[in-house]
Amino acid sequence: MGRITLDKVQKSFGEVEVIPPLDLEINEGEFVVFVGPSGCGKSTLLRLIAGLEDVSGGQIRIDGEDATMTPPAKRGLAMVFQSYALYPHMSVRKNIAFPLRMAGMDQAEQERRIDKAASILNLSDYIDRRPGQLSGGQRQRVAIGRAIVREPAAFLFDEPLSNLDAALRVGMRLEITELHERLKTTMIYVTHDQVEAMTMADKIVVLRAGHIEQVGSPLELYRAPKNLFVAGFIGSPKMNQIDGAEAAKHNATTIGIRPEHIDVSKTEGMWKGRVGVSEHLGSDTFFYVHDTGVAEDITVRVNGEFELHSGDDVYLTPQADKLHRFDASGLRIA
Ligand SMILES: Nc1ncnc2c1ncn2[C@@H]1O[C@H](COP(=O)(O)OP(=O)(O)OP(=O)(O)O)[C@@H](O)[C@H]1O
Repeated sequence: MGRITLDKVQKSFGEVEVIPPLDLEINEGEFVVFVGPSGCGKSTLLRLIAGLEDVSGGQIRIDGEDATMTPPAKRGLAMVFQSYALYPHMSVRKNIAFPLRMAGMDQAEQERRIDKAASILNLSDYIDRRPGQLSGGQRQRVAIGRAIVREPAAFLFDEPLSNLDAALRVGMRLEITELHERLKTTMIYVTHDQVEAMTMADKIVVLRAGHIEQVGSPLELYRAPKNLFVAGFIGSPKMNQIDGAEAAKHNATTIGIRPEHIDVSKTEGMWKGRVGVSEHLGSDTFFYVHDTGVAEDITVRVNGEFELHSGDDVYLTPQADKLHRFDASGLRIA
């Protein structure tokens, strides 16, 4: 249950094609994350799968069955939005029960499913409260509870955590990952957040202008980005990209080196530069190094104990086995 196949799925709004024909296979039980810049079509793709938008072409199959024209409620999928979409005048219990009541499920089965969802999500203590009496994180759990009770073939999440503050996001991120481990149900998750994508996904789909740039596990994308776009998009801070003579030494048009793969010394190294701004995160520090002669600015990530000050001379040496090479069209050279 929960295998979803997109076969040349295409979407236009009027004259504007936002998703050119696209193929994607989502396997049973997989946690798939859609990432990409704003406006690249992440939400549209999710809404096409949910049936909230009609496709302009192609086919969507759920567990092998053609679901392209199936209405949303009949697809067996449950969507969780960032806005929660809870009914303010109803208790948590009634909110969670809502889809089951709509489906005409018998009372005993409703109760069984609600109690199970409330216990999985630690909502039992709040079950008689109204949404207005809950925190943001608790409201999001109610929204997820409403999805769980439907026992869907797949959960579809559209930036579910973007309304929460940083600490709560981390907590809910873990809860959703645990939920996935427990239920082993297919999950498709749209996010802007690098960390969410890297930590939650079995498989990340990187989109640009409705095209899939690369599909792979978080570490595959990190270690072997297929092109400069993915190289720049996955990883934070961004991979340094260096063109010109320095790249030519490696028989490449562009070389890439991640900030954490550059050795930093006060006395010797390959590129000499001058420290500009630094950002101290405690465990790590990011330094932005100018005047290296190879690129305008090079970002390095070092252990938080390492001390350097703005204006200091510094020597940088990229770790040779961590260099990425790209050709003139931006494609990775093996
Ligand atoms: N109902 C609509 N009518 C016309 N254009 C739309 C409609 N919905 C989305 N679009 C356009 O389709 C493109 C993709 O939008 P979508 O919301 O899927 O992007 P996204 O990647 O989810 O963006 P964000 O990360 O900013 O939420 C955008 O250019 C958007 O303006």
